[in-house]
Amino acid sequence: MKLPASSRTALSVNVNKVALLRNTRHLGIPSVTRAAEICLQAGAQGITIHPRPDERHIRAQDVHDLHALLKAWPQAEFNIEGNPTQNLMKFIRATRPHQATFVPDSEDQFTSDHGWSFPQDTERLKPLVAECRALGVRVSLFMDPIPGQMAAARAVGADRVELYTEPYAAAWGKAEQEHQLQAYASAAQAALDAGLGINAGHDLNRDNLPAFVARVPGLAEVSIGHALIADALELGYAETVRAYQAAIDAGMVARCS
Ligand SMILES: CC(=O)[C@@H](O)[C@H](O)COP(=O)(O)O
Ligand SMILES: NCC(=O)COP(=O)(O)O
Repeated sequence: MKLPASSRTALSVNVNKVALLRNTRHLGIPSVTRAAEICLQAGAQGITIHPRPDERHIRAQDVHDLHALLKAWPQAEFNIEGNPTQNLMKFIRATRPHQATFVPDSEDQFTSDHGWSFPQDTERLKPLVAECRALGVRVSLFMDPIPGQMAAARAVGADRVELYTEPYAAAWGKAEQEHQLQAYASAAQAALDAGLGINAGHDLNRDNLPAFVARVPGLAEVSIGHALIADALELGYAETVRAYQAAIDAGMVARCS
């Protein structure tokens, strides 16, 4: 059963790992913009990137090339992730994406593995959130699924939170899965009650996606990269995007049943 786009959790494809492979030679392939274009043509609702300060994968030029590409896709969203106290804000000011996702990563972090903490992070985030919103850029804060943190996330001015989903992904298929789903559902409800929208991401894949979409209320967007690009090495970008959209739809149907 295919659901109307308006009611469906949006899929934003993170193309970090296409850039990672590209960077291993000086040949410009695989193309990051071509990957994004095929994913959009296949029905993805957005593109996400995380231009880390060391440019291990997404480079500054990729940010501008994807910004240019997305001008031809007015229905699609551009989501740029990063630490606003490091290099993120220059990209936000230059491209004014639909969404900025603030992630509290250190410069040498292996990958993202935790969210913001309040009240410790309140004062330094407030002006940065305000600047993004003044530029017309929605702000999403990368957060652990802690209900008690959601009101404070709203208080710094965020529009949404992105729930860090690695703990759920690690528990999927195990006895701990149900406990994790309950934790994420509670955190999402607390965020909704605080007036926040709900995004989610990290280690989501087409196997663990349906149960998460079915159980987490108000899920507006999932941003998925590592597993999706790994699947695309086998299936191709277009078939993979369709498979992930089908996984989202399966979760939405389960939620409604
Ligand atoms: C914020 C998050 O969970 C991921 O989007 C993150 O950007 C992954 O970064 P790497 O692709 O560098 O592991
Ligand atoms: N915000 C999560 C994201 O963009 C991709 O995370 P992952 O699927 O690469 O773990």
